[in-house]
Amino acid sequence: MRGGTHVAAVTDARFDLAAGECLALVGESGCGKSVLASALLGLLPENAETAGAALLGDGTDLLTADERTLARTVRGRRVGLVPQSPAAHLTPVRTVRSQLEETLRELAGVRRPDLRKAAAAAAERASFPLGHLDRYPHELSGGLAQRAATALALIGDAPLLLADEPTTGLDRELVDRTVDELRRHVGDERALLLITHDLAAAERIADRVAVMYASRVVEIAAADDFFGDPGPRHPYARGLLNALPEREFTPIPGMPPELSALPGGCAFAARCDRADTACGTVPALTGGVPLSTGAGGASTEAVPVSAGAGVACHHPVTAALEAPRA
Ligand SMILES: Nc1ncnc2c1ncn2[C@@H]1O[C@H](COP(=O)(O)OP(=O)(O)OP(=O)(O)O)[C@@H](O)[C@H]1O
Ligand code: NI
Repeated sequence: MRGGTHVAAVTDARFDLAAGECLALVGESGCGKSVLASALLGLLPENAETAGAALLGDGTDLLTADERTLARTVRGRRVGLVPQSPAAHLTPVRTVRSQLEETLRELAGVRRPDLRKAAAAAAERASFPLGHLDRYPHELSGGLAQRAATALALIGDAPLLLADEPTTGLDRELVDRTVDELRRHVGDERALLLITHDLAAAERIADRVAVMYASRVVEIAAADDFFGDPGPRHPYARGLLNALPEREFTPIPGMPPELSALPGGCAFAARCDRADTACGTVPALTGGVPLSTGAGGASTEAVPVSAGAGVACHHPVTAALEAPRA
């Protein structure tokens, strides 16, 4: 797209997300996570091309809905966005209270006499301290700005909450608190898609993990399997985990490819010690178990998809072959 080049930023992403579930989408910088999130919000730039479908529970396709539908019925109401940089997302010249009230008017139809009370309730839902409601965004700490942004995201009671790197720049303790709070809002009626490069945050709150590499989802797994035993099956996902200081602290050799110049075949092959000639073709995501169709979530394909778990690799790691990690 940029400068006339064509970038395939997201390819073959297939997943379901059911109400009550938290799916963490992880992967290195530039692998396409935010482009996927923008697609789900209908916020891709105008020259972007999409194929496939991203279906909400009622059949609304986020990829083909027109801007009017997206603005009136989707953003905020069906998909709530917890932004990457709350400070930048909040309006700098207005207090938190006034921003909450405006959103309550717009999304929840709250009338003027009830606004003050409703704004306080909205703030409390995201643990935003009422004593700070009359502050401007620049007067808030990073953590409080995040809570203000979360309070705004929750107002529409959207069945899908989408959080793109909600913990960037926060210290560990604040990361934990922030994701715990997000998790608190997942329930019978709501699902959470947490986009992050922070594996510890994913481990903390996710039910399932989807790993993206060079524009493709290369593995989807139950979080317990992924972070525990048997561990990830894709060599890249395994490498990501093993690079963590609290694990082996061994980085994956080499660099991810530029998305504008992807190699043919498996994009990870050049960095992979399991690669052979079979890896000259792109491996499909296989090994999935059928998932029931989610009520409030989003799926990125129109066809029935079995992507509850799976791996896109010609030589996935199998628990029987490898010694389990300590
Ligand atoms: N509007 C655009 N025009 C051209 N290329 C783009 C555009 N938006 C994103 N890209 C490219 O798409 C790729 C994926 O970007 P994306 O922002 O989705 O990565 P990400 O996984 O969210 O990374 P990060 O962890 O840094 O947020 C990048 O190579 C980026 O340069
Ligand atoms: Ni991003």
